Formats: sequence, C-alpha cells, structure tokens
Amino acid sequence: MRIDVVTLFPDFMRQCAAVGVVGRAQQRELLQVETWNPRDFATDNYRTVDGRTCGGGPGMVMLIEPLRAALRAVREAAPEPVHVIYLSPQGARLTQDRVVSLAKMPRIALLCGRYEGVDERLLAHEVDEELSIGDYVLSGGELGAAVVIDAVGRLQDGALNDAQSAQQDSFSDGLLDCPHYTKPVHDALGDVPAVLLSGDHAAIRRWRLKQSLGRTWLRRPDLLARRKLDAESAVLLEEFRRDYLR
Ligand SMILES: COc1ccccc1CNc1ccc(C(N)=O)cn1
Repeated sequence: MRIDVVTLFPDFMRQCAAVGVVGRAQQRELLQVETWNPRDFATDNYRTVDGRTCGGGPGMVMLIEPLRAALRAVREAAPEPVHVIYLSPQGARLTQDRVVSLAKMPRIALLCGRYEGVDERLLAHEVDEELSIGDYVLSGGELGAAVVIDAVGRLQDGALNDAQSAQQDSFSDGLLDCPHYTKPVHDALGDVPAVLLSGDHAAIRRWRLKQSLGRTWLRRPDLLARRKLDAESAVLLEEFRRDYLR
C-alpha cells in the first residue's frame, strides 16, 4: 500500500512513519509513505501557502493553488487511482471498521490542514473523504494523518507477527481488549489470574472473552449496544454482570 501525505511538516510525518511496526512495514516494502510539501509548489518568491480569511476574522486559510499542484504531483507519482482524505474536526469519526477498509486500498493520500483549514473549493473538488480522529481541535492535521498511517500500516499483511495479530483479532471484533499480564506471577500489586497459568486454553479463551465483554459493558456500553452477541458471549456477559453486581 502507498500513502502520500501532503503536509507543511514532511520531516515530522516521515519520522512518525519510520518507527516500530510501521517503520518495519516500510522496510519490508509492505507500505510506502511519501511526503509532499505544498510550499514546494507555491509559485511566488515567498513560497506563500496561506491567505487571509475572506469575510474577515482571525487566522489564515491554506491557498488552493499549492495544494492543487501538490495533489496533481501525488496523482502523477503512481498509476493507481488515489483516495484523498482530509483530516479535520468536521470529518466523519474514524473507526476501526473504516481503518480496515482503508487498509485494503492500493493508495490513499492524506491532506493535512494547518491554520484555520483549507479553502472549501479545493476540498469540494479534490477531497474524497473527510475524517476526524476525535472531537477536539489540533494545530494541524498531521497527528490525525499519523494515526491513520499507524492504524492502516499495522494491518498490512506481514506487518504484525502472529502474537500481535492474534491480539489484533481479539479487539477488531468491536469489543474492548481484555486485561494483559506478564511476570512476575506474584507481585506486591497482586497475582496473575490463575486461569492464565492453567494451560487450559479453552478456559483462557473464555476468560478473556468474558473480560472483554464485561469491560465493554462497563466502559463502552455504546459499543455493546451495536453488537449482536452469540449464545456463548451472552452467557459470559451475564456471568460477568452477576459477579460484578454481587
Ligand atoms: C484548526 O485546525 C483545523 C481546522 C480545519 C481543518 C483542519 C485543521 C487542522 N487541525 C485538526 C485536524 C484534524 C483534527 C481531528 N479532530 O481529526 C483536529 N484538528
């Protein structure tokens, strides 16, 4: 998969994509991240990329032309069609379901706004999808782009080793993750739950599912409301509720 990022801070974005699982995915050529700086496409001597807000008011708006030229260069850089995403507080909320679908695309481009955002005409003509990573305002879209790169990059085939992808499966079914433990088995803070040391993998799977269901019920009931539970999950959640309310 190829991801092109249009950003005034290319070094920052390259560093975000160079570490950990995503960095390794790039080394393994499972993922390619390229950056494009609109300032390199500005036509005036001062390399201007922003303009005063029409109608008055505080702040500046990113100019159409440098962004249009940068996106043209993005499209011409490789043959596959590009799905252009704009990160903004006005976008649809990013979810794991959307991450999974984005991860299957051959190419996406991430447009990072700064200042008060981008001229609406550029968005109307060049952007396919507007996404928000949460209901808060940042100084730029780059952190949102970094979130998309990480969430999508780790899903590329071969990016995660078996243990990690097993963990990935447990979460991606729309439940919160279960608790995790490592050595020491006994600590001043408490003991590792005995079932995890039992070697009974069926019991361990059931315990983890029960914990995921219970945590989702306690912390994110909205996720649970959206989900049809199979018979086993319904029984385990009932057990968790009974234990909790005892
Ligand atoms: C005032 O900033 C803007 C105003 C308009 C568009 C983009 C920006 C850049 N900032 C962003 C970007 C994304 C998110 C998010 N929630 O995904 C938060 N802030």
